[in-house]
Amino acid sequence: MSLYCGIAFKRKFFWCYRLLSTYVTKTRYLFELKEDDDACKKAQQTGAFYLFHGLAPLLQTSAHQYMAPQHSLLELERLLGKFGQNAQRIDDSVLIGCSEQQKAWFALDLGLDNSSSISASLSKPEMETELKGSFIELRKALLQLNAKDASLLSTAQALLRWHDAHQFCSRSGQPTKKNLAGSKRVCPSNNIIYYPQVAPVVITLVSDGTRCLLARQSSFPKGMYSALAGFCDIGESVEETVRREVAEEVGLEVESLQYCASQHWPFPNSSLMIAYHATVKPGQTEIQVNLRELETAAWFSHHEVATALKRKGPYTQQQNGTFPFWLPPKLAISHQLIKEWVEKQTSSSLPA
Ligand SMILES: NC(=O)C1=CN([C@@H]2O[C@H](COP(=O)(O)OP(=O)(O)OC[C@H]3O[C@@H](n4cnc5c(N)ncnc54)[C@H](O)[C@@H]3O)[C@@H](O)[C@H]2O)C=CC1
Ligand SMILES: [Mg+2]
Repeated sequence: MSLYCGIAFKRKFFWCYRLLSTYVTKTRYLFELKEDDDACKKAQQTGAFYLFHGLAPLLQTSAHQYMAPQHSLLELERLLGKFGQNAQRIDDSVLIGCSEQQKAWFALDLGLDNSSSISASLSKPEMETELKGSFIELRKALLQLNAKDASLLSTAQALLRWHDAHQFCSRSGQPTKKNLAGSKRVCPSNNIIYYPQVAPVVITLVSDGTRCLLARQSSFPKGMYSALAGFCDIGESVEETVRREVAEEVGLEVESLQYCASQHWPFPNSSLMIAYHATVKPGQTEIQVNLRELETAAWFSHHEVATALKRKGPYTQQQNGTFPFWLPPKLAISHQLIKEWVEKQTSSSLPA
């Protein structure tokens, strides 16, 4: 092999190696399963299924934590058989990811009535006894799940909910048909393709340099405050949404903004939360709360926020009838936004 060929070979080998990294292989595999029903059907044979009932995941308790059990295709077929159901119902499942070893993960809801007659709702108590677990509302269980299960079940619930709500074509009124992976639905009469919807939402932590602005909606748990949030309007950039939401909800004008992070949020529907830090001019900080959107909003000092971040639940009513000031849990992106602000303030107040 000449020197040139040797170098070329090494380069080629390097690029092959790079292309075949676990992450790339995994994403290509998932892409194939979404595009090819036969490949997806094959993946079900060796895959694992997470079960839901009426959009509530099946969970088991272990050491004060919830864990989501997986079932093989064989176990699922046996279970459906025991309840007099056709195994064809498994085709209602949706693909939600795969392991590093390319074991595909699916989610199936046994409690939703599908437009097809094979999918009648199965009795929840009987299923729970058989499966040695409980179907628990995801919102209530989320904080007691590990990060991987929380993310997987959130994706699964969002996808299952979307399929449940989009069984008919909005143009023809005909039933739509899902592909096996559940990444789309097609209307057989006009070939319109429907893809799962995600609503972009901005969440903004406003600061005046020393304090940050937190607000409450009347629907929040008692005592909890969070950053300002709002759905993007059609035609807006996310930066425009930040400026509009801050003006709309608290009557302030944003001077500068900085992107922080993003997060999928499954409640009440699927949102993509896009988080920003924003500043207002120090002299223009008078809040005018829009009471149609918020219950209240106020400025909080670094000390108040840092103390609240350390506070651990449960948040019980105090003797004077009020609830302590507390912040969204770690899992919510608003927590990350607030924590980042506290850390920045702490480091900027340290002597150089
Ligand atoms: N993960 C987190 O840390 C947090 C998440 N959130 C989420 O952010 C979302 C938006 O916050 P809000 O203050 O409620 O938004 P918002 O300030 O835009 O007000 C909600 C109103 O916007 C309208 N709206 C416009 N487009 C909508 C759409 N696609 N879906 C539903 N309503 C739409 C409706 O009239 C609704 O009543 C909420 O769903 C909430 O769950 C809110 C705070 C923290
Ligand atoms: Mg809002």
